[in-house]
Amino acid sequence: LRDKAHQSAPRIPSQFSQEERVAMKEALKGAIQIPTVSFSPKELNTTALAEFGEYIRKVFPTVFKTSFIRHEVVGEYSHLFTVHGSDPSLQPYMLLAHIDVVPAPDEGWDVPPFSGLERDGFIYGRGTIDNKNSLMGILQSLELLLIRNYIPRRSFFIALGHDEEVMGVNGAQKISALLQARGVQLAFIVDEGSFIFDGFIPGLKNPFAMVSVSEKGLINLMLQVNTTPGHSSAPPKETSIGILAAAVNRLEQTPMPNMFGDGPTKMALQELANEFSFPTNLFLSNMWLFRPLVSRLMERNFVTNALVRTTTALTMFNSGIKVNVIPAVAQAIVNFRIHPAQTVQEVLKLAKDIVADDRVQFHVLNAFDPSPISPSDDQALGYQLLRQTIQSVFPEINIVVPGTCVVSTDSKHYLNLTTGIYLFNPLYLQPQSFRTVHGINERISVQAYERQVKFIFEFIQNADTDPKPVPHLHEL
Ligand SMILES: CCCCCCCC/C=C\CCCCCCCC(=O)N[C@@H](CCCCN)C(=O)O
Ligand SMILES: [Zn+2]
Ligand SMILES: [Zn+2]
Repeated sequence: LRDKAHQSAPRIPSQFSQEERVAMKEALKGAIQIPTVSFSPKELNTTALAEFGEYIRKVFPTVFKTSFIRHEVVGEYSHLFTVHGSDPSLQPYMLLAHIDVVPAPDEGWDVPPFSGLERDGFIYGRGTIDNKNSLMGILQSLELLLIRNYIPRRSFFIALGHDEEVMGVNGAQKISALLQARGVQLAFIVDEGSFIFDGFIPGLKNPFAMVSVSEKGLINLMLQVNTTPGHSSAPPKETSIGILAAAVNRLEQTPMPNMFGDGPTKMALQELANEFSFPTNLFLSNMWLFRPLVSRLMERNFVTNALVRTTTALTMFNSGIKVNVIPAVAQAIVNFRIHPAQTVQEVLKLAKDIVADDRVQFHVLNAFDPSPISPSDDQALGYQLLRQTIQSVFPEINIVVPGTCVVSTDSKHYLNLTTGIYLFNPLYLQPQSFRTVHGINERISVQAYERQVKFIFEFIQNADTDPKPVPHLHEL
């Protein structure tokens, strides 16, 4: 890629009029106002999902009427756009985003979560970071490009899933099957899942962009204990609740092994070494000697801890029907996020050994192995295009590193179509904003959203050319 001449298609500048800037933020607010909430795989707000389909037709009319764009509805509420490029020799790529959001009860919010209200330069609401910003940003950028008579050279797909928050079985999984049946193979995919991280790593002075090249796996495991029910006035020595509580306590108190090794996290830390002061910079630059120490340091902070091991989170616990009845059944859900160096089967075996009690039944509700590590070398088209676009749109960011995504995304359903899956949302994320995702007062600044649109607008054009060679850290 480095040595090829860059094809120089006329470049459309990423500058937007005042009128366009107002229209783009109003379009995002309108999207937030449609409560496309997923409660469970069988409980989706289908009225809102249908309304959302109408909404995007209304606000992005050029996308829907352009002759070289094919639009299809898949699985009733998901959307697939095929944007035909002029050069069929270039392998297509795909941009992903999701329509659905997690529930948001009104309590605690400064403004109602589905109001899309603007306060002090921020648009508030469920989905402003996860993930209507990406969805609206992709369609908005394409609309603006088309209005400027853009014709892509490289074909691309846009896949908008409607049930990502509840596993993506009817959305992403069906789109993936459809594309596979058509024989589509993709150069790469870009989805949500990673950011420009700011303030997450103690001792790191500057923000850095992390493009995740692997996604942790997951297991939702139900533990169940059945005992004989009875009167609480003469209780047995152990109850279903007591047995289960002890089991989940053992899981919580026994962390899965630290798997810090040679993967993307080590590469990222080495590239970040010079951003730390002494002695951390020394430890990170000499991993051959200090790896055991670095792996222990990573465990100290709950975010960096999530990067070095399979995490164990107790998320649900149910039992009991009345104050004076010993319950027959107790159930708990444990949510594991599997480190890329482990598998579902290995984690289940470890969990069984930790619980070490045959009275506790294991039921796997759903599970995914971690995704394979996508390439991030000089020849990795998707990674290098992201890197190039980050350096253009966020020139203040000096470092782009490959990483591991600790959350689960729809991209896991597309492993059959590509070996290059890259997770990056072109936004700054601070720990306080991370807490708003699935939490309260989720919000995006108008300026950040405009930058997101600019990023995608440039990215789509960059994908028509060979990426510019990017200097490595030591060359900067
Ligand atoms: C070195 C810095 C590392 C920083 C790590 C910070 C962690 C924050 C990373 C991303 C947070 C924002 C994530 C936005 C996307 C969220 C995707 C999501 O919610 N996925 C769900 C899917 C559920 C699937 C069905 N159960 C999830 O993971 O639970
Ligand atoms: Zn999401
Ligand atoms: Zn989410």
